[in-house]
Amino acid sequence: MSATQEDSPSQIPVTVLTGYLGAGKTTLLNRILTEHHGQRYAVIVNEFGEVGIDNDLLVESDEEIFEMNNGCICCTVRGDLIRTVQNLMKRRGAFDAIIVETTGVADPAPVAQTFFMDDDVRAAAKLDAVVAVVDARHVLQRLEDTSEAEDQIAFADVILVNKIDLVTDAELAAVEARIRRINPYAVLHRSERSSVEISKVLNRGAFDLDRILSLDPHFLQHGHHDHECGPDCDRDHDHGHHDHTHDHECGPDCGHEHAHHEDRHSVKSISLKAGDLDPDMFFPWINQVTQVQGPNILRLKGILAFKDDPQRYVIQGVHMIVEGDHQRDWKDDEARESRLVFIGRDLNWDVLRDSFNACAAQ
Ligand SMILES: Nc1nc2c(ncn2[C@@H]2O[C@H](COP(=O)(O)OP(=O)(O)OP(=O)(O)O)[C@@H](O)[C@H]2O)c(=O)[nH]1
Repeated sequence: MSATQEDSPSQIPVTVLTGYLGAGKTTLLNRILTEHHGQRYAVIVNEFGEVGIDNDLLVESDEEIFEMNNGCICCTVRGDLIRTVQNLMKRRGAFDAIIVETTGVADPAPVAQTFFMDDDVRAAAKLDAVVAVVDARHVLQRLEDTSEAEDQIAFADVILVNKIDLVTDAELAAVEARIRRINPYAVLHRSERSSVEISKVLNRGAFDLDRILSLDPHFLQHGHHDHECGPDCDRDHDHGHHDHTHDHECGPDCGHEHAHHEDRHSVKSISLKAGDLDPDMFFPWINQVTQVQGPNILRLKGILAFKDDPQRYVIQGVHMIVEGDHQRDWKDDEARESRLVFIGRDLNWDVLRDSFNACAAQ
């Protein structure tokens, strides 16, 4: 069966925000949430990694944030996405638009497809645009070693070529030429710290179903992007990021495009937790870890409590580039807990965990 999206002025525009791990999606979202644009957004955030950190990295704002952390939005939590959108629809008038931030390893196609395939959602919401944030410094490397980065670019209507401060003009030209080869149709904007006029990314009316159908002729077929696999399905069902097996119901003719997910299976996340940390132990440790294991660290992020420090410290990194800063005071009703997530390949988890624990304040 196929379906098309009817145009109706009452449909709420939905922006799907995509982009590989650490590209600058949350930075963009924070801009949207802090800028005075007169619009009210409902934001749906899906993150990769067990310890919810992304929500803590979002600025405090009046907008409503819905976290979806029980799996990857493009695989296991599409039902949650439909339910969340349906619940939002019951409160129409409370907001003007919806933004869905996907995990850095999500395939945007099934997320976008949700807005066409579910009848209730389709009647109430309209996909406005798929916006991809691209890390100009690391994207060429990502295009070599993952399939997701390419899917995200191919699928986008608007592409933010971000982190231009970290590349030379020649490197930037090479990145843009590569993006253009993958997707000649998207509107490209350059940005530093995802700084772009909000009107260039939201309310674009840019989603082009015809173009998506030419990329993916089965886009509007039910189940095409669902992972209901059969006994012959040779897909590795360990998603890695949760270290558990998902409950897929596979059919004998499982013929889904598993290539979208190959990369994800080799990408794992580790979540570390501790109480107060000793900064004199932690900083040399994290410097050493990122210098030695940086090539394999796709992303790190953490909220840290340092001994005798009244403020929360946020640390973030992509490969060897790490930055950190105080965020705000710990609240009285908040447990002082340090949480750190690494997402990467071939990381020695036991060593990481033990050496992190050794940074605990005495
Ligand atoms: N130098 C530089 N750093 C940037 C820029 N944009 C974002 N960053 C930093 O890159 C890191 C990742 O940014 P985020 O906005 O959290 O990236 P993300 O895409 O939301 O990351 P995930 O949700 O983990 O996939 C943070 O430390 C940002 O401060 C930029 O233009 N230049």
